[in-house]
Amino acid sequence: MVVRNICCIGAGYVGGPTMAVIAYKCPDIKVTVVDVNEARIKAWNDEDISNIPIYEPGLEDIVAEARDRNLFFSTDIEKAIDEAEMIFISVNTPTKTYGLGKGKAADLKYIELCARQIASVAKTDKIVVEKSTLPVRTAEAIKSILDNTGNGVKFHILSNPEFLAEGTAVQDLLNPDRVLIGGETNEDGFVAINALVDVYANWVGRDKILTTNVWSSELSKLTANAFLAQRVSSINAISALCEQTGADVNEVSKAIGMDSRIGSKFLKASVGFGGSCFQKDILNLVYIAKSYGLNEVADYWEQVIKMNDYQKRRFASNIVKTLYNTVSGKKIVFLGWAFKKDTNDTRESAAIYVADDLLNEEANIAVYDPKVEKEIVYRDIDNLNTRTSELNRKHIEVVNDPYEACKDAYAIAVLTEWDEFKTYDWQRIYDKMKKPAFVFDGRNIIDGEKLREIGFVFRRIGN
Ligand SMILES: NC(=O)C1=CN([C@@H]2O[C@H](COP(=O)(O)OP(=O)(O)OC[C@H]3O[C@@H](n4cnc5c(N)ncnc54)[C@H](O)[C@@H]3O)[C@@H](O)[C@H]2O)C=CC1
Ligand SMILES: O=C(O)[C@H]1O[C@H](OP(=O)(O)OP(=O)(O)OC[C@H]2O[C@@H](n3ccc(=O)[nH]c3=O)[C@H](O)[C@@H]2O)[C@H](O)[C@@H](O)[C@@H]1O
Repeated sequence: MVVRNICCIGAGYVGGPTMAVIAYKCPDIKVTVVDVNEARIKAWNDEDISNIPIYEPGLEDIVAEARDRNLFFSTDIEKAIDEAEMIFISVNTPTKTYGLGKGKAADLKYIELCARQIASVAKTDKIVVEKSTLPVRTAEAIKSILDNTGNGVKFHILSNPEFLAEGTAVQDLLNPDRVLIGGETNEDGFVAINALVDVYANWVGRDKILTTNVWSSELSKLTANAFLAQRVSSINAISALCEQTGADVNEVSKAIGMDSRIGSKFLKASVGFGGSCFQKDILNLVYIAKSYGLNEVADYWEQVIKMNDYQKRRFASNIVKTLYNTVSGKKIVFLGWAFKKDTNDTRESAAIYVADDLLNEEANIAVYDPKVEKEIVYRDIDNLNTRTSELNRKHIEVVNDPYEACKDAYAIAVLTEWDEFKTYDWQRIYDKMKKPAFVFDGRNIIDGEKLREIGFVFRRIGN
């Protein structure tokens, strides 16, 4: 079967870039990305390409080339479903905030809505592809909804989890380590799997396209994120020990990373991992393990989250302790709010939690991030519901000029590893600050020796 028309439900961080690359690489396939969020679709269609809603290096060029050629963004979900042979579901699957599994299980209400909408609209056979990250065995639920509420047409469910990382999404999509496709192990299943394999084979080597059964594919996605996050928590645990013993976590990372069995990637100690997925997916894994009575398995993975929470709290409390046990009324500058560099995404960013702890200590915070808008900072901190929105606005200012931000500040905390922070005129910053002037590098990117020579009191993770 040759696919000529694809629809993707969900025009977010995954749906947008993923479909843009498919359209870019497969000019013969019409790709329509739909979303209920009108503002988001409007932004994807903005004539000024720099206004597309997601910042990712290289994405503007890809969208500019494919948009209105074979890539379309629309709010007409029914039409797109009706016309497509293959439908990707790429909607959000956040942690449940209510009811059974609250705080752990994935909330699948958006997935269910999509399945019901596909079932009600479809008049021809469809291949439905799970692109969202889902608990293992979700395909079963989707199939049940489709088969029981549909118009008698055939649905084939595939699992095709996405492994892109934000900030490098375009490169990850153009040159993936692997593409994973899970499907039913019967003749119809193989036809559906091959249809999707052929789409990716337009630019990905077939040796990198891995096909498995649906459950392995679903579980591999949660497992990959759990393993990646576990590495960060492992090195962050060691960073705390380094700070007590005179060992340097950068040296330890390098030393262990050169062991080819361990490998050097994902061993950067930090203020803690953020992003919309690591925590959500591990909590989901923990919930699934518990639901099968595998309590030891659940406890093992839960520790990754606990260590991450500890690392964020530890960073904030180190600031307070170093500033003579009080930050009340003191201005502290946050360099960075995004959860990592090269993205405007702030979901679960460590900066939010560090800010919350410091606000509890009555600090005043000035935030500078090159890509994050003011209202997003306030939304993030308000969402914690720790204090009123008025109080948050009173104690946090969001600024456009990092040098201005540092005027009369007692301390600077580096929360995101934006490259530009390394190139600042630190002497100029020092001259504007209260003395002693403190820098807390939560990302280990600043040249500490240079800063100490200028006169800063410099602290970093794991040293
Ligand atoms: N953000 C990332 O880097 C990665 C995310 N994932 C997974 O991909 C999925 C999507 O994540 P993001 O793109 O980050 O989420 P997102 O929140 O940026 O985008 C999801 C979009 O789906 C739309 N939506 C929700 N329900 C809808 C419905 N019934 N009909 C039409 N549109 C609907 C929302 O309006 C939103 O624009 C999640 O399961 C996530 O775990 C997987 C790999 C990477
Ligand atoms: O499912 C997802 O959403 C995605 O989650 C992660 O991607 P992402 O969260 O975008 O970014 P990462 O590069 O993994 O970084 C996650 C967090 O860990 C932190 N990190 C990463 C690496 C490291 O060595 N140290 C460290 O603190 C980052 O700063 C960031 O806060 C995975 O890397 C992707 O493969 C996956 O598709």
